[in-house]
Amino acid sequence: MQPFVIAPSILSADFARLGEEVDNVLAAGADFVHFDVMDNHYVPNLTIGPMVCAALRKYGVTAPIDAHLMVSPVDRIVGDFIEAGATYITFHPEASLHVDRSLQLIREGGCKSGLVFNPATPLDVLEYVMDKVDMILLMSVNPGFGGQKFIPGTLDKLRKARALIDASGRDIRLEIDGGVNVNNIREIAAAGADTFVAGSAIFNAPDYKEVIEKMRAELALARP
Ligand SMILES: O=C(CO)[C@H](O)[C@H](O)COP(=O)(O)O
Ligand SMILES: [Fe+2]
Repeated sequence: MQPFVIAPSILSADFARLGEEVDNVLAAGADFVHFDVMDNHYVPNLTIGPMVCAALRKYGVTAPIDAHLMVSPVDRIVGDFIEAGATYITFHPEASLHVDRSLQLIREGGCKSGLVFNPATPLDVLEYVMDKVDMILLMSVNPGFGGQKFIPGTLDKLRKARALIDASGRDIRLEIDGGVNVNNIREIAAAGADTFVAGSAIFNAPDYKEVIEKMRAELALARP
């Protein structure tokens, strides 16, 4: 299993001070920057795009940027995120007409690729593209908004995804996104996740370092 990674979702950051917020959360011990891209079409909300990703790189952010695309269509924006300096580019299979091609585009651009599964979306498609994904992201809320409650049924789905990854013998990250906090992160890790997105739990806290340290302490208990 891969080392644990904490990926704060900047969806809950103060957008007016985004560079500073990203600096602060990385200084507080975060590993990745989770970058939620919403198009008011695939999901009922509108956020940030490749220009903001490029601006963060220009500002000096060197940490991996984990671009979670909640957009449809997918392919036409993938190239822009490659250019903008994204590290991971993940998308929802139902948002792409040609899932295999979208995954190829991401890897051909030198980025790591991933598929995102909504709470009620089955994992079936993975059977055909396991060799083309670097990350599997399970949504533990319905996509579109931060600050929602973790859907408990996701724990079983995590166990299924973990079994698929282990059986494949491949180096694939298993990421969880939605409603992750200090109180549930240990259970989520025990179910097989190794990469944890947390937006409101980190950015709504007065001390980012304290929350991230508490999360790491819980993770250490999940995998002693
Ligand atoms: O993809 C997302 C929503 O679609 C966000 O990454 C997610 O909701 C994180 O926010 P929180 O930790 O507050 O649930
Ligand atoms: Fe996300």
